[in-house]
Amino acid sequence: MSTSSAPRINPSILTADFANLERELGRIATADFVHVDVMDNHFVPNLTFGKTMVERLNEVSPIPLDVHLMISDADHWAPGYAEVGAASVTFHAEASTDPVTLARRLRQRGARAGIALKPGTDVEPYLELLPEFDQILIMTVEPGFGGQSFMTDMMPKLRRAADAVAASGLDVWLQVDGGISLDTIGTAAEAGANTFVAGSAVYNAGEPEAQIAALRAAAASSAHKH
Ligand SMILES: O=C(CO)[C@@H](O)[C@H](O)COP(=O)(O)O
Ligand SMILES: [Fe+2]
Repeated sequence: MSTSSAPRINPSILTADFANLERELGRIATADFVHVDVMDNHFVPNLTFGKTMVERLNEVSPIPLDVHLMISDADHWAPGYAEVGAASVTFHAEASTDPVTLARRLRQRGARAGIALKPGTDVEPYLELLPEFDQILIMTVEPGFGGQSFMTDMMPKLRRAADAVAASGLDVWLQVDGGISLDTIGTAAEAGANTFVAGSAVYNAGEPEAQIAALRAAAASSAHKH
């Protein structure tokens, strides 16, 4: 398998110790990106970090930031996260009135542009927009909280997106987020995901870096079956 197609593991700091985030980032230094869940208590019923926090996390993180915005009015707020240095900014389709213009504004600011879909949102309307995006995030839980159960019924949607990406020849990453563990990562990899967010599976493990390596190996062995 080539390096470019190696599965990416992005631990979510939602399950980390919020009082010791710099230390918690140091525990996942072998991961590909750190996944930062921004929640506004409006788009989802939970509140986490804002832009100032993301800027500071970026300064101390050994790996790049993969920001997942679970906020309303993404058109207004998302570009600011690219401006403070997030390597990747993913906004929710349900929170944007003009996803293409927003994705272009993110890219202009030097970030990878991602679009996220809640479990109830159809992927079909977004497949013709693939050239505008660097990543599609198929949520495998309802956004808002860590530690929920993986929704296997999202796999047909993931497969549909994977087929469209393959047909396009574009290098659009397919990310899954929610309930990813050693028990579920193979199912998602087989359905075509190549970028995996794991919060509780990594941070509740005794040795996060060993868990990252095990998740990466499990995804790689199942990806061959796709
Ligand atoms: O975006 C979210 C939740 O809305 C996630 O990024 C969670 O943080 C994933 O946590 P686990 O399901 O892996 O515990
Ligand atoms: Fe997330």
